[in-house]
Amino acid sequence: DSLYQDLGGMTGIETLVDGLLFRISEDSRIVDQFADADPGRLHRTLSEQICELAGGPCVYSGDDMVTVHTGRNISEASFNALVEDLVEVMEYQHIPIRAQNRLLALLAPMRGEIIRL
Ligand code: HEM
Repeated sequence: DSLYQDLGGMTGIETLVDGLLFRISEDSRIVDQFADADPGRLHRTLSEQICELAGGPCVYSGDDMVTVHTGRNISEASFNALVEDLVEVMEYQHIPIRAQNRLLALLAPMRGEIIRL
C-alpha cells in the first residue's frame, strides 16, 4: 500500500515528471514562467521530491520551496494550471485514481510555499 509503489517506483515517477515537464512546455498559461528554469535539474529534483513524499527511498536535494518560488509572483491560477497538467498526465499514464488523489493531497499543502511570493 505504498504510494511509491502505486506510482510505479522511480521509473514510474520519472516517466510522470517527463510527462509533466513536456505538458508544461506546451501550456501557454504557464510556460513563460519557466523560461529561466534548468530542465535537467528540475526533472531530477521534482522526481526526488515526489519519490520522497510518496515514501520512496529518495532524499530531496533541491532548494526549499519558498526560496525557489520567491520573486516569481506565481498566481493561484498558475498553480491550478500546473496541477491540472499533472492530473492530465496521471490520467494519460493510467495512474490509479487513488494514487492520483494521494499524490495531490501531498502536494496541496505546498500551495502556500509557492504562490504570491
Ligand atoms: C505543486 C506545485 C509545485 C511543486 C511541487 C513545485 C516544485 C518545485 C521543485 C521541486 C523545484 C526545483 C527546486 C530546485 O531544483 O532546487 C521547483 C522549481 C521551480 N518552480 Fe515549482 N513547484 C510547483 C509549482 C510551481 C508553479 C505553479 C510554477 C510556475 C507557474 C513553478 C515554477 C517553478 C520554477 C520556474 C522553478 C525553477 C527554479 C530554478 O530553476 O531556479 N512551480 N518547483
